[in-house]
Amino acid sequence: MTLPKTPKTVMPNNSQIQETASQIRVNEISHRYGERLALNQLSFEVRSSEIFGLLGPNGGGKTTLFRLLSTLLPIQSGSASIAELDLATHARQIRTLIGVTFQSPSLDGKLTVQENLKHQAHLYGISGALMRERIQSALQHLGLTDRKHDLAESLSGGLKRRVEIAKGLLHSPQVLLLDEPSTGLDPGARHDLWKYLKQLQHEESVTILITTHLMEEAEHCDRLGILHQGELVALGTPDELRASVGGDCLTIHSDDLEQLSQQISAKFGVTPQTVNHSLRLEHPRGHELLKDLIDAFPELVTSVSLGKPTLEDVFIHETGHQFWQAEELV
Ligand SMILES: Nc1ncnc2c1ncn2[C@@H]1O[C@H](COP(=O)(O)OP(=O)(O)OP(=O)(O)O)[C@@H](O)[C@H]1O
Repeated sequence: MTLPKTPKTVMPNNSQIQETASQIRVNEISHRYGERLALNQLSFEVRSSEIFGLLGPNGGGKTTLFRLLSTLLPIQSGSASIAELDLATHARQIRTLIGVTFQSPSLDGKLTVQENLKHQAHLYGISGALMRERIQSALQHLGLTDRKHDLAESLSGGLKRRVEIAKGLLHSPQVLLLDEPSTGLDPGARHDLWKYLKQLQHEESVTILITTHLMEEAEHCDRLGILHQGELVALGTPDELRASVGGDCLTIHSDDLEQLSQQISAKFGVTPQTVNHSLRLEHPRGHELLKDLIDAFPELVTSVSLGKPTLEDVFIHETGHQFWQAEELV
């Protein structure tokens, strides 16, 4: 029997220990495609009005989890709920509460932007003045007003993405699920999207779950779950996750990594990780160790870089792989 996996959670400080209702609960969810285990006993909660990010390399299992939560895949093992409604028994009700933007395109290219939005509104039973108001608001917030009469097929990838997001917002969902929302958006459009998401969070108390493989996007989230090969390996705010790394990060290059690694272990009692043709060390006083390394092994060390931990470092710390390397492993 395998025990449920518990992600490493950084302890919250006192200001964070408060009663906050959870809008999304995932409890020991596993999912298989035939022999392949895509999700392995995942558990986490997303609090009300929180922006929660699932960060992971491609193939980590984000889309599978997303498809489960958006009621497109049946739950095989474990349980999950949205707004206290069980996904296994209340899928129909849950669909009215959630807005979903998938990675795969869903626009009708032969219809205009506005027509695409109208059809979406009708699917949710929205019409008349309310529909016009919602469409106008979505167009405005996503910078699409000038393009509303253009055919969807004539839009750039980034603009199509924005229309997809607008579709997901028309019925004023309580919970928004966005799968890789920034894919295809230029930096300006990304900035505007995030401004809008924060506005939805603060002014309309919308709970937002996004999946992303972009570190800079993950930085905008209130909390993050790091997903690697179907397992949640860490959970916390971006600051908490970075603080969990334990000091500065040193990346050391050498023509003979193996020998240098052995010598560092013997002399300093620390074992470097070998990551992408370099050695990696975490140390509370990195600047001192950097100097000591160069003094001790002038022939072996070709370069050393020192930095405060980033989310990429958190990923390496937890998995032993760089983010893009993990994508190649899938
Ligand atoms: N329909 C499917 N049949 C078989 N295997 C699948 C299927 N969908 C996903 N997988 C496998 O399950 C694992 C998780 O895939 P998933 O798409 O959930 O990851 P992801 O993190 O969302 O990646 P991406 O961003 O590339 O979609 C991968 O190993 C993938 O190959």
